[in-house]
Amino acid sequence: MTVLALMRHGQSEWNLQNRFTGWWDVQLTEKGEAEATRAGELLSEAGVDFRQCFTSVQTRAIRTLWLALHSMDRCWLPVTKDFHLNERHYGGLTGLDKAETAAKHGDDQVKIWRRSYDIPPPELEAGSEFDLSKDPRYDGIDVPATESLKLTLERVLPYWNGTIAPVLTGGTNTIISAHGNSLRAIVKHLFDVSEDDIVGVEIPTGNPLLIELDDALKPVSARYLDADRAKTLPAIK
Ligand SMILES: O=C(O)[C@H](O)COP(=O)(O)O
Repeated sequence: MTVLALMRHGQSEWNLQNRFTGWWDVQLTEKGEAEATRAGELLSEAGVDFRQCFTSVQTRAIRTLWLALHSMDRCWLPVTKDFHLNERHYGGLTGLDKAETAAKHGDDQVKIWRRSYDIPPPELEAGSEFDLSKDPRYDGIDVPATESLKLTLERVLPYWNGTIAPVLTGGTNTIISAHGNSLRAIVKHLFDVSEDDIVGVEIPTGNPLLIELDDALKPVSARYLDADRAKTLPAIK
């Protein structure tokens, strides 16, 4: 049995301000830092011998991992950073206030943009202040103009299959520090969640989801380590 911990970053500045973030790089709040430190304590208490970590190239996920590893006294663990684990790109919604956007376009439309499987938000306009195509961390990478969850999964899955799955299959207990929607994509794949049911799956900040995987990388158990802040998990098939 191999153990995988999926950890969404702690609260970010734009989570607090209720703004669409996506690929935009924002910092953790003090509360987010505390969540990350607590996540590390919970991972330690779980008593799992973690040996490998993966994260995105976004500061909030990287720092969450650093803070968690620090409180686990495991700063020495290898960490691989890759843009395939980035948050889904929120396109033209990036930077907008979620409540103001709902007031303007209606709750139903915003829910479709946020949670539908295959309807992406409007594209980010060329020359937008949130255009990241010149950011050095994305040298040689085709930065998307928007992403649905489906497109996010199509980005994450080759990385999962090519890089993460072989590590897990080799029996290495692994932590992935990433984002609400890149983790929803992984959960959809691992738990074989339908396109309809993934709409209702939410991932809380800074609350590690501990999953035991069999040799075929099918979940045999799953639980949030902070039970008081747990969200409903998809059924194990
Ligand atoms: O990118 C964002 O705004 C958040 O990380 C996730 O937002 P959501 O819950 O609106 O998809």
